[in-house]
Amino acid sequence: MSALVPVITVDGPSGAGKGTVCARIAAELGWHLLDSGALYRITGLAADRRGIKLDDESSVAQVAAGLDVRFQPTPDGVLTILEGDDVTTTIRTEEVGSLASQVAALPAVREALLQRQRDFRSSPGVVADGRDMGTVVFIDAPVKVFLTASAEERGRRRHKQLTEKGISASLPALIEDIQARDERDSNRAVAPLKPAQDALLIDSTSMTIDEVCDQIMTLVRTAGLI
Ligand SMILES: Nc1ncnc2c1ncn2[C@@H]1O[C@H](COP(=O)(O)OP(=O)(O)OP(=O)(O)O)[C@@H](O)[C@H]1O
Ligand SMILES: Nc1ccn([C@@H]2O[C@H](COP(=O)(O)O)[C@@H](O)[C@H]2O)c(=O)n1
Repeated sequence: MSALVPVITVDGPSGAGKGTVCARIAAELGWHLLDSGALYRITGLAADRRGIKLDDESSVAQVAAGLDVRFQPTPDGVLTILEGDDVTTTIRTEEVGSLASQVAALPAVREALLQRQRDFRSSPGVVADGRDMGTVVFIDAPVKVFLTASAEERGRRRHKQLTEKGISASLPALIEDIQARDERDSNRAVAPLKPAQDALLIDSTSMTIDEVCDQIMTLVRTAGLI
């Protein structure tokens, strides 16, 4: 039955704008939102807090399978509660992003998180943000997008985002970090970052957020989902 529920998948590298665009489209459609990266971030953080080595695949997979996490909606946004602790801000740091990308390369961890992600597919629809939404998790999604941008532009966006939060960061270091994450995400053996064959490629380097959302909404209308 859940296979009949429509899904819009948006995959792509870090900083391409997936999270921003998916949140806007989900709000506009009144659909559910799956931030799959958050699950990998939470797994990396939980394993690290327990002192588990990130190359200990079966132990990290056990953490992923048993995650005690809640997403608590509030008027100011959704809080992420891990084992009773509010980790909303912590999981967004570059450090946790790096932990996430390490645990995401472990096949048993991906397997442990697969059903949890598919469970987000419920009526009236879901907008799914990640790296393998269109290639693995929701292979039958009627609308698939691969959103990208140059590493330099993504670095600049991340730099602006951090500066606005009062966090100082070096732009060259951020770009280097993004390139390292791209490399790891694209070259891992399981569910590497790549466009699904039936995905529309959008390069947002010179596009505004509104332009990207408009293009995806046109696709959604053309597919007859609304
Ligand atoms: N087209 C755009 N033009 C300018 N800034 C953008 C654009 N798209 C996104 N941004 C900004 O870039 C930053 C990163 O965007 P976002 O977090 O949505 O990327 P992401 O692809 O979800 O990254 P990650 O996978 O690391 O979570 C945000 O500050 C966002 O406002
Ligand atoms: N479907 C996904 C989503 C994320 N990852 C990995 O998690 C890291 C963090 O993701 P963000 O989108 O929150 O930045 C990312 O670098 C990937 O390594 C994944 O593998 N699959």
